[in-house]
Formats: sequence, C-alpha cells, structure tokens
Amino acid sequence: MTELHRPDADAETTEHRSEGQYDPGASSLKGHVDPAVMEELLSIRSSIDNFDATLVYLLAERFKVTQRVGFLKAQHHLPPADPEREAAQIARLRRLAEEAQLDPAFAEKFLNFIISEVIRHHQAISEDVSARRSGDGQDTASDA
Ligand SMILES: C=C(O[C@@H]1C=C(C(=O)O)C=C[C@H]1O)C(=O)O
Repeated sequence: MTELHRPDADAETTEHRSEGQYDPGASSLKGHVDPAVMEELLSIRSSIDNFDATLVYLLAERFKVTQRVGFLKAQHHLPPADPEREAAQIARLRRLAEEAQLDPAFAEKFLNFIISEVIRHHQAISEDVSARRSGDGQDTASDA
C-alpha cells in the first residue's frame, strides 16, 4: 500500500520520531511521577487526544463552509467581513458558554480568533477572484 502520509518513513526510528508520528505517551514527567499516577494521567490524556482530534475535524469542516461563503461574497462583490453577523454570533456564543460553564470571555476570544482568520481567507479569495476578472477583461460589478 502506498504511504500517502509518511513521505519520510525510511528515516524514522522508534528513538527518533518525526513530527508525523504521534506518541501518546510523550511526557516531560516520565521518571518523575509515581507509575500509577502516570497511568491515570495517560488514561485521561487519551480523552484529551480524542477531543483535540474532534476539534481539528470540526474546524476543518467550518473552514470548508466559510470558504464557500468567501467565494459567494467575492462573486457578488460583497465585503469579506459582516460585523453585525459577528456581533450576533458572539452574543449567542457567550450565552451558550455561560450555560455550558465555559468562560464566556474565552468563548468570545476563540470565536474572534477563528473569524479573523476566515476574514483573511475571504480577503485572499476576493483578491484572487478580482485578479482573474481583470485577467479576463471582466472587471465589472455587473453580477453584484
Ligand atoms: C462566514 C462569514 O464571513 C465572516 C466570517 C464569519 C464567521 O467565521 O462566522 C462571520 C461573519 C463574517 O465576518 C459570513 O459572512 O457568514
């Protein structure tokens, strides 16, 4: 079978892992903690690993759909950011965070962080679409 995700597999050894190979037991605490405590810690960490993986998949899906919004906006000459929508999202997420006993300030900061990255992507898409239009000699707002 072709190893699509391990281009440098030959160079890897157990002692010298590449960044691509995850070691769930990696810890700076090894040798400094009671083995039973370490075992419990690793068991809890396996759930953290599952949560982190889920977050990555969720974020990837979110960015896929926001990319569609970016293309739609660029095609129709709409601005990348929508501050009123953002304010409504933030107010809602703060409420949800409170219900879930998550720090609302953290929820707001996290959403703002993601949204600012989305807006950066939308700006790039918009510039790309504009450049293609100028290249085609179609830089008009007729489809707005
Ligand atoms: C995705 C959009 O574009 C921007 C990004 C948002 C987001 O990531 O949720 C929300 C509003 C916009 O500033 C949108 O307008 O829906």
